[in-house]
Amino acid sequence: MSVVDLTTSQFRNLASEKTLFHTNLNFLVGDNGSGKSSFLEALFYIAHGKSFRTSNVSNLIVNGADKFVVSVYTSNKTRLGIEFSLLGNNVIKIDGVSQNKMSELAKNIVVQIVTPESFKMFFGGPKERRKFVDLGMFHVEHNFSELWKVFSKTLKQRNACLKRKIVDQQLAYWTEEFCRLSEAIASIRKSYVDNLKIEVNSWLAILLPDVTEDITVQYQQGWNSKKELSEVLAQNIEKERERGFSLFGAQKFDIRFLIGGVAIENKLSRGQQKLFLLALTFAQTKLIEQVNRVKPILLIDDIGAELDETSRKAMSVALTKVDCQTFITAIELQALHPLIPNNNNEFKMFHVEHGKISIKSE
Ligand SMILES: Nc1ncnc2c1ncn2[C@@H]1O[C@H](COP(=O)(O)OP(=O)(O)OP(=O)(O)O)[C@@H](O)[C@H]1O
Repeated sequence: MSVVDLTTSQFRNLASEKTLFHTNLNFLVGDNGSGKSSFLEALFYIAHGKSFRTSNVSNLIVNGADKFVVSVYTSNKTRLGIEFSLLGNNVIKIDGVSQNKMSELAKNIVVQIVTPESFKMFFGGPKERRKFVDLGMFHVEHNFSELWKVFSKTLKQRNACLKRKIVDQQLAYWTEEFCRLSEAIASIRKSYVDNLKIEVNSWLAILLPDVTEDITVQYQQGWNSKKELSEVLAQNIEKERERGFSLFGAQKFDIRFLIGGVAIENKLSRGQQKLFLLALTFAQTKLIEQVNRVKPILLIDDIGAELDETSRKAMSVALTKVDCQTFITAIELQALHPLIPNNNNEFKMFHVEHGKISIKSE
């Protein structure tokens, strides 16, 4: 699946014009502040209903206006659109028909992004890693989103009981449900991470061929894996009542990346970490593609940051193999060498200036 065209209105600094994209490879080159990331932001927004940079979506509305619109036409001959207004709601449309849920749009378009800030995945708390895995889970394990919805409600109920600080039948009921759902989620997450682990190694062979030490993805399910969750909760009930929320369970999962047994962030250079992140993203793209009728679209912001020419060469091999629509931004053309194919039909090169996107002529 690819995006044939994108139209935005009152979205950050972007001009309200229709842009026609290449089905495979699109490069966007422009100075700082020209609007490259805003284009990626618009594509990300239509697939996720949120920004990859700000939790306050109102910031995406052009200064002085009260709403924005983003619309794409896909190679599956479907028009997808979102209008967001200052009133705080999304009006979601598929082929002009209003939809109640963002998840309806997400069935038609899958977008993954790598930015210079994606390093948070290694350095930061578990939030980014959880988001990454659950994006894959949503698209690969089709019963996951329903399970997750029921689990989230159960977690809320259990937390409300813990906040009341009373050990009663209600808490016992929600704890039993919570354990059952946590175990079910942990088990499908584990099998997803196992598959990710296998897939990522084939991408690492292309992107980090010189790293010979064993690289593993370690799955932490959210409680001691040698024990039943019910046992862990029984042992920690006083602590949980004191804190007023659930301290263990499927909501607390994490994944860690180790190289030769050492955390990746302590061993690999920043450039190598970026390549590792790309390997993970390509691996997830392939897993999503295997089960989903919608092929993921890849957004890669500021490719030049930290990647030397050899790394970019490895990346260009990986891009050919991943074979999905890709948008890559750079401040200078030079940073895209040697990613640009020799054949002009295999890509589109855009110049971005003051929010306007045009085909780069030279
Ligand atoms: N709500 C808004 N209304 C109008 N302009 C905005 C809004 N939000 C941000 N901008 C401006 O849009 C411009 C484009 O920002 P964007 O992040 O897309 O640039 P960029 O080309 O990716 O730059 P860089 O290479 O520095 O990352 C910036 O000058 C920014 O100040």
